[in-house]
Amino acid sequence: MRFIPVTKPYVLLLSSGLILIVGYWIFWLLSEKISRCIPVEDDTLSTSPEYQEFTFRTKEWNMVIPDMSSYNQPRILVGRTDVVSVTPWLAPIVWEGTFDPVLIDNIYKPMNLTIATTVFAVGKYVSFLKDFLETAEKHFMINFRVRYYVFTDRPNEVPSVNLSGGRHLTVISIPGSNRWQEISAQRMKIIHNTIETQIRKEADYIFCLDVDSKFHFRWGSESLGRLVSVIHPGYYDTTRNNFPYERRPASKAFMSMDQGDYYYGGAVIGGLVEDVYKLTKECQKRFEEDAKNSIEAAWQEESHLNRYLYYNKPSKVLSPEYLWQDFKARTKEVKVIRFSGVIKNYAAIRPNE
Ligand SMILES: CC(=O)N[C@H]1[C@@H](OP(=O)(O)OP(=O)(O)OC[C@H]2O[C@@H](n3ccc(=O)[nH]c3=O)[C@H](O)[C@@H]2O)O[C@H](CO)[C@H](O)[C@@H]1O
Ligand SMILES: [Mn+2]
Repeated sequence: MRFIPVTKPYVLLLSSGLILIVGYWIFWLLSEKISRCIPVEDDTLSTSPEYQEFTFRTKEWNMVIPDMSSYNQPRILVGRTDVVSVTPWLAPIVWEGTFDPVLIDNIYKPMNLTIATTVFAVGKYVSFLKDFLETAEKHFMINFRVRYYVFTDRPNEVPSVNLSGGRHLTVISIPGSNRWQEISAQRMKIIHNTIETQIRKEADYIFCLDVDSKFHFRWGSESLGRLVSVIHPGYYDTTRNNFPYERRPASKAFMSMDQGDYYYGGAVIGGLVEDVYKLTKECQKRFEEDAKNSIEAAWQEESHLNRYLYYNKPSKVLSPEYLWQDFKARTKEVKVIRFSGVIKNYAAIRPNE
């Protein structure tokens, strides 16, 4: 019985040591299980476009601190009240007076971005290139790196336009066609292929624009966003049942009378290169499915674009300031016209009309 007082502390020490080891082992097992769950959530998050844009921005922001020295105080109760400047899914609708151009440039400038701009000039449409490029040099993404991609069947007729520093132009030969509908529609496929082979490596954002147009006023970094579309100037005051969507259920661009947010113009598609890649891929796929069934949507790729944007909401919407038409008188809500389609003689310019 004498040894009991000696062995008791020894047993106590041993058992508490054992409890500690078992406890640590259980803790280790649990934390392993928890940490194994995290990458699954991470994966889902990192593939979401919003997350990509966010990390893309913050990564760039960390590199250079933007200049915030002086700009007007943002107001809560003072601003434009004559137009709606946010969609019901909380994407900005960009109108003059809703953004500070100096501030927004100061935010985007340090990111050192390159903006790709695709433009098609097939057949006689090559004659629009000079004005398009010359006015872009005055108003489009000034002080940003811009890479124009001109697609044409007449490379020798591409005008030589003086480009400012940091701006670059590539001419890409494509075949002509004797149907304007086909020329317009095939843009989706060609843009998609060129993003894959080239643009993806050369630019951050992309705008795909109609060539029969001119810039008249600033079109800058306020237009940048993950997925950007423009409200068509002919339909911004119209109810959705009057939008010229494709209405035949047999078409893959079908929209019923009670569907639709806005009517978007096919003359402007923009966003992060990868988001426009997805858009062009999907629209092209659905356009081809229609072709197999001998259907061409009412407004070709524009109809498919409108359907796509109904199911994949744009993260930024440009007001009709960014797509006007020269034959249309300016309305009071349009304070500036930034980009406008020129008046054209359809019979003289299109191969079939
Ligand atoms: C202002 C606007 O939203 N315009 C759209 C509208 O008509 P538009 O009358 O604006 O179509 P359009 O004749 O300008 O054709 C669209 C574009 O295709 C190219 N092109 C066309 C014909 C040709 O012979 N050569 C050539 O290069 C050119 O870049 C032109 O800007 O509906 C079209 C439907 O297909 C497109 O969605 C246009 O973007
Ligand atoms: Mn056009």
